[in-house]
Amino acid sequence: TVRKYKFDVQYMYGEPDCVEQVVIGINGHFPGPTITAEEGDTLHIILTNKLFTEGTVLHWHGIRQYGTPWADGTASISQCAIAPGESFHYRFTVDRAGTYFYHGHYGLQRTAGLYGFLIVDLAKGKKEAFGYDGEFNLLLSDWWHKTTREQELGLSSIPFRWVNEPQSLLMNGRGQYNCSMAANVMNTSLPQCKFRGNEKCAPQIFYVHPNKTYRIRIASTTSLASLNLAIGNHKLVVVEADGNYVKPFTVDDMDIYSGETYSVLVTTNQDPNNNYWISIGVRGRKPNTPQGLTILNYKTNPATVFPTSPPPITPQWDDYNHSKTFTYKIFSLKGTEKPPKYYDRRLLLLNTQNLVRGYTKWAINNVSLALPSTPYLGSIKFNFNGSFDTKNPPNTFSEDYDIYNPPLNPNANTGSGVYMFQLNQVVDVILQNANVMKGKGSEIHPWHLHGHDFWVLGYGDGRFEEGDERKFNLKNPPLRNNVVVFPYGWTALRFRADNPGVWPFHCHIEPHLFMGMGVIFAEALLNVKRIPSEALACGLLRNMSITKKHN
Ligand SMILES: O=C1O[C@H]([C@@H](O)CO)C(O)=C1O
Repeated sequence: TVRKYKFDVQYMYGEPDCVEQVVIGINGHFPGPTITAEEGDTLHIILTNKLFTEGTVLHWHGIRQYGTPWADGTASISQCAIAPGESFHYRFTVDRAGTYFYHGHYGLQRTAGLYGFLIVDLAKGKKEAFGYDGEFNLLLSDWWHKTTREQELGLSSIPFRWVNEPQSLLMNGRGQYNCSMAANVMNTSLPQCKFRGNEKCAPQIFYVHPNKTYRIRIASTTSLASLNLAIGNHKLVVVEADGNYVKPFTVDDMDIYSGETYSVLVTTNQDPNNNYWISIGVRGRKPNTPQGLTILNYKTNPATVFPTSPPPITPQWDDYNHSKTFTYKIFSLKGTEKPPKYYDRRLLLLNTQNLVRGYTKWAINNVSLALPSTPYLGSIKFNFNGSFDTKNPPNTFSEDYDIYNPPLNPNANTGSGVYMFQLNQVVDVILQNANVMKGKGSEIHPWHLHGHDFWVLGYGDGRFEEGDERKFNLKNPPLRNNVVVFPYGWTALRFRADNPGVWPFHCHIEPHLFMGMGVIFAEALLNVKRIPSEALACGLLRNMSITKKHN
């Protein structure tokens, strides 16, 4: 089936956390409409840019875009940003059931609210690996009162101005600024939030019946925050991650990094005369944002009855052992494709915070990604040398780099070089985390790969050493498109370069990507056929649409 959507991307007034602000919405909605499709469907989304004076694109996060690399929705990579007033047709197949989302992939437009759910159901007649009685969707995000224009400027200024912590955490686009729904049952200096319930910013209540099992589909599109999710008194059974089944495991709470999706099963086996808190709190950075809260309402009660006990306590922000305990429990479900036994090519990617001509940046092996104005997909395919660095970026970093201390020389360069892979090459990437530029400290970075799933082969503390490879999990590593690298740690992943196209691999913290924290992979461009000329009609390729010679 072809499912057609018209998406008008526009600025609108909104009040995500009850404070009126300018948000980016779609067809008058924030968050954008939920797309639901069935495995094997073709989605046809006609995006019209109604932002007045800036370009836009939409990325379909977790959809691999086999055969349609021009529809990945990455500005300067897979396509030209869509000019104001213009429309772009995204046509692609959703080949695998799962929980996905879409979001802006240009500047900080995701931070400004450009996102929504994309749910792909199994084809009719197919059964899930687990049973449930009902399902609901939980889209997690963080929210700033400083406009994204100002955030972009601050990140691009000398002196550098960091975006700082968000004002609010949002669930399905709704949050509580400077107040707590649980003020009367917990120790907090925040005032009690007052909702009549019909406000646009009022928390969305989740209605359940006792003794049923619900599937909660979760996606985190946060700009910055790593989150911990818990439901008072209830266990969470994790069954899906990034569109792949995982070996089910049960937890009291879970960490969710930006870019990740999960399905969890919740059984409503608690006292039906109570309601329960659903809570999210900040992890991995010293929080300055109140817990986000809403209510799980057993329909045996009025929804207006607040839980009588305090909400779950978010683990201490720097309790990384708690995070690791959760992450290390994720394995693939039996029957999931296994990784190839050997790799053809290995990249060791060190992330560092640097200065580039005085500007604060993130760099990978000392190169901070600066996107060219002509999209890579066209410039590589048609050999438009001169629109990006043709010199190969470094495969590794210095043997004697001390990951525990700030760099002796904090200077790095910007670059737009590309890692080129042959079709079906098996690529290993070892992400190596290190100290930030100033003081002592290392931050969490959630990495996201476009166009592929990868197997997460292992994690470790400290510096990756040759022997660590022997500990790789080749038996049941989870298949994902996101993975976290813990402070001062490393993460190893493997994928097959089986998707002709150009694919970014980057930190999903949006300001970090903006500061250059990513790399570009290109695969078998000779096999890319029939790029719609509207995808590439800008920069050095602007005449493409006239000649159309390439098809
Ligand atoms: O990229 C970042 O910059 C700040 C800080 O390191 C410099 O102000 C921060 O916390 C980041 O994650």
